[in-house]
Amino acid sequence: MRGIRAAIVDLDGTMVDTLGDFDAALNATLRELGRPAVARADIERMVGKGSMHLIRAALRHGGLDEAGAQARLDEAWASYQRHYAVANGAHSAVYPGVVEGLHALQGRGLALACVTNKPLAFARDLLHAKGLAPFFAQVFGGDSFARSKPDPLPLIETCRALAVAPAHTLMVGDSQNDALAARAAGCPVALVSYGYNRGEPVRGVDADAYLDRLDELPARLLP
Ligand SMILES: O=C(O)COP(=O)(O)O
Ligand SMILES: [Mg+2]
Repeated sequence: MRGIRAAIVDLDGTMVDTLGDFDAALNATLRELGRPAVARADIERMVGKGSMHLIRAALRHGGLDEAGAQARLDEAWASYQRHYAVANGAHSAVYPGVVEGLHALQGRGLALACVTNKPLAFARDLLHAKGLAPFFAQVFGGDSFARSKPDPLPLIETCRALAVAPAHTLMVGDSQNDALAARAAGCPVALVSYGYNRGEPVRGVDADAYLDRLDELPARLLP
């Protein structure tokens, strides 16, 4: 990968293993609504397209049809917001190699942004709680723009905010959502192998590089 001057880094499944937070908040919500719990392996397949998608998928998984899930959605969303604010960062951990990788990218002079489908307020709180906030010049969430990943809009707007063209801005993510958004925005893309990607192997997704740790990245970037 040549001429990279900035990187956009995904949050859930790329920098922080947040499955424990999702598990705690989602199942507390379902309990409150009197709906069946969802196993962690199933949550892993549902994460990646934002909180609203996760809640709807969990209600459907518990046996509600589309209309039934829709009818409980406002109540579920309010409950989930409350529970997630408590769970956020409490059951999650930064993946090995992330801090080292971000340090190295920063040392090479790359501008860094975090773009996640997580609501912005939760993303900011999590980055602060895990000591990752100082790395990022910009942070955008699933509610920052009119559309979220896999739509290219968040990446295009982030490149604009960083004042670096998409062709020189590397997207680093863990899922097909990140790769599709990057391809459509014209950003090169590297995917980590340890994240969520709907429970499927990430090497089946079209990307420019696959990484087992974020600190492998600097060596893969050519001047
Ligand atoms: O909240 C989600 O759905 C996942 O967010 P991500 O974009 O950081 O992977
Ligand atoms: Mg992710």
